[in-house]
Amino acid sequence: MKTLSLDLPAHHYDIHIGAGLLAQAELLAPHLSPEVLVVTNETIAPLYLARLEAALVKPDANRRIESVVLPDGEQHKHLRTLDQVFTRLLELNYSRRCTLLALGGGVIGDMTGFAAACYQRGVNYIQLPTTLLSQVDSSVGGKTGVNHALGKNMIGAFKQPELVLIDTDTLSTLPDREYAAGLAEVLKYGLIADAGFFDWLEQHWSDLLARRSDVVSEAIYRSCALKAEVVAEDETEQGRRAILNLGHTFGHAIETWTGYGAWLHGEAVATGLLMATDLSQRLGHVDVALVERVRTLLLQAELPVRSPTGMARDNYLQLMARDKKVESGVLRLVLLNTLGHAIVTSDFAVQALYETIDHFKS
Ligand SMILES: NC(=O)c1ccc[n+]([C@@H]2O[C@H](COP(=O)([O-])OP(=O)(O)OC[C@H]3O[C@@H](n4cnc5c(N)ncnc54)[C@H](O)[C@@H]3O)[C@@H](O)[C@H]2O)c1
Ligand SMILES: O=C(O)C(=O)C[C@@H](O)[C@H](O)[C@H](O)COP(=O)(O)O
Ligand SMILES: [Zn+2]
Repeated sequence: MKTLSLDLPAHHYDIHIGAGLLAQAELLAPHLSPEVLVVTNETIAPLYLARLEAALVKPDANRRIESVVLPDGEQHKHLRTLDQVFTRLLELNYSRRCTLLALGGGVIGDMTGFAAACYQRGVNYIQLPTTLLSQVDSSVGGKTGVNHALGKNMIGAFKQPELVLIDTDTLSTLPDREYAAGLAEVLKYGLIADAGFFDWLEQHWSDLLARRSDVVSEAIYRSCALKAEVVAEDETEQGRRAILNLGHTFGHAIETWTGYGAWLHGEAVATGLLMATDLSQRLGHVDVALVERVRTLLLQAELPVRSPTGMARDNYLQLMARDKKVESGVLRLVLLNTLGHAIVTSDFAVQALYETIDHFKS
């Protein structure tokens, strides 16, 4: 097991990464209250809920351990689904001292975190991420929330977990398409913050695609370390944290336009990363060779490298106008200055943005 810590001004938590951690009761026990609610979904419950519950009862047989099983899918990441969690908590008569456990991917993690931020104005929660994407990204950093038909992650809160427990064994049941989607966010870290990591990813890409466990664990560890470093510096995205949004202005527009779920988040981010790199190249920040390096890795992972069929420039522009990085009506984009260094800027030629969007039309 390897451990990272995320140190924030008013909070501190550990991120444990290793095989079989869901069964390690001693890691969870110090963070549990007498009232525990596991939030999971109908796909993950039959795979991992019993294993987790067995670990939870070990240290304290009197602890109340209940669960709520939500419908699966990005299209269910909205306020109505969240109501199921609140109803369950109230039916159980759980108090402010309860602990929520998010057992699942980013959708479960984001919803559980937001439920924890809201229930009785705030209770503790723990992230138990089971997808590659959630292990390298969404379980760390405390961004929680749900989608709205008019925009991605538009209703939410910053709420940090008490613990992130990454059991790499859970990846054994993850479908290839979901695994590849997680690789897009891994690639993001190299692009925005660590050129050496990007080079390492290129060298180990075939091992990653083959899911060689030591290489996958290393990629998870390095991704979490990079994310923790950025979040520690800027917990609530007043500045630098926005670099974690590379490719997301395009990607979120794709997810919203396609109605949430047709494209996985990581797939939309994959195309968005390439579009952001392409735009950075058109603006003269990076060379065309980098665009091709990114495209090659995405293609090898069978990730999409073009816009959804029929998505036009106006569709992008309308949705991007509602991006959370817009300030005083002005769109700010995350762009690459060079490999391993991202900037957040409104200083770009809009014609170059149009060219990028048009170039990716399919
Ligand atoms: N909060 C953040 O910082 C942050 C960061 C990145 C992404 N996100 C959000 O995360 C979401 C995407 O997360 P995701 O890619 O994990 O998608 P997801 O949560 O929808 O999970 C993907 C699919 O895999 C299934 N699954 C999960 N674990 C499994 C396992 N071990 N074996 C088999 N099947 C499994 C799920 O049931 C689901 O069908 C998006 O909503 C995105 O906006 C949030
Ligand atoms: O943690 C962050 O900050 C991120 O931006 C990570 C992203 O990968 C993630 O998709 C996040 O949910 C996007 O946040 P949003 O504020 O753009 O909705
Ligand atoms: Zn993301």
